This record gives sequence, structure tokens and C-alpha cells, in this order.
Amino acid sequence: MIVKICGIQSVDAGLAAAEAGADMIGFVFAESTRQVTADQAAQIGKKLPSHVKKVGVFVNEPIDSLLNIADTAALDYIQLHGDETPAYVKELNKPVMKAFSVSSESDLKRLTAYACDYYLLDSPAEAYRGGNGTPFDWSLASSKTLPREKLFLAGGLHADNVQQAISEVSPAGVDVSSGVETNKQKDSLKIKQFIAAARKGQ
Ligand SMILES: O=C(O)c1ccccc1N[C@@H]1O[C@H](COP(=O)(O)O)[C@@H](O)[C@H]1O
Repeated sequence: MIVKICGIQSVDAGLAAAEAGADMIGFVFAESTRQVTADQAAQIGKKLPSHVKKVGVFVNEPIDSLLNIADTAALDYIQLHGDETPAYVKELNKPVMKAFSVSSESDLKRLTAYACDYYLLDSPAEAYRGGNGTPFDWSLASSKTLPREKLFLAGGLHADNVQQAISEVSPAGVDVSSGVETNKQKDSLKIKQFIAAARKGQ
């Protein structure tokens, strides 16, 4: 089970995720209370072990700007959380996780039009395009035809529901932001509990 801890804004939070066994950490460059600059992400990223992959979260970012940020922050993956098209992904020519809002089974029909590394299933947008802490109906993602080895599950996950989520959806990875925070700050204990629970659920 690949575990991604998103919304990292400090070296301490990044190290807490790495020490707890996270495979990936996420920097949010889109509009969000967790937004960081490319320079901030670069400074944090330099302090992390190299096996922890750095993912940049973007929403409808112009490609030139995205590539500049990816370069400055030495990103390993690009997470697209907006209305980016299959042509946009192709033009980017980078390792991509494309996010899809799931509110009905028909939302899942769009996945395979995208040539990307991972499909990330998330709840519909609220205040921001992601990171809102709300789960979707996981039964919508139980279809046998979905490419499990490329699926990431996100949206309102936390240590107490991640095992159930994994057993319903059988994703390759899970992604969390709000569920490992206390008062909108990353909480080392919650990160540890989340990762331990995700590993148990696999
Ligand atoms: O984390 C954010 O602030 C964010 C902002 C804009 C787009 C995506 C964002 N994060 C991603 O949202 C999902 C769900 O997060 P949560 O666990 O429900 O808080 C996850 O994929 C984050 O990577």
C-alpha cells in the first residue's frame, strides 16, 4: 500500500511523515490554506530522505508555470486536481496522478482517457478543489473493471476509516491531508496512526 501524506508546509511535518513511513508527501501549489511556494517546497524537500517521493498538487495551472515549479521544487510526481484534459497530461510529459471527483459511477468512465501513472479518486470540490476532509461513497468505486494497480483513494480518510476504505476499494495507494491534522496543522501522532492503520488494512 502506497501512502501519501499531503499538504506538507514545514520540515518538521515532512520529517514526521518520512519517519512514520510515508512513501510520498504532497506540496499544494493550488489555492488552499495549505498552499506553499516553489521555494518553500524546495527547502523542505531537501531535508527529506530521497526515497520519499515529492508530489506537487496543482489545479488548472498553465503548463509553463507548472513546469517551472516542478523544476524548482524537484517534484517526482504531478497531481492534477482540476479540469485538466488528457491532452494537457500528454503535453506535460511528466509522471502524473490525475484526480477525479466521484459523485456517481459515471464519473469513473473518464479515467482511462488519461495516460497517467495513477488515478486519484476524491470527493467533489467544496471550498477548495481538494483537501476538504469529506469522504465519498466508496461503494461507487467497487467495480471490478477499475485498474486497481493505478488507483489512489483520497477524501476524508483518517486512521479510523482507512482500513474500511481499503477493504471496499482495494486501491494501490491512499492519500490524506485533513485527517492527519489538529487545528489545521499536521499532527505527528495522527500521521503515525494513519500510516500504521493503512499498512494493516492492505
Ligand atoms: O490539500 C489541499 O489543501 C488541496 C487543495 C486543492 C486540491 C487538492 C488538495 N489536496 C488533496 O485533496 C485530497 C483530499 O484531501 P483530504 O484528506 O480530504 O483533506 C487529497 O488527494 C489531497 O492530496
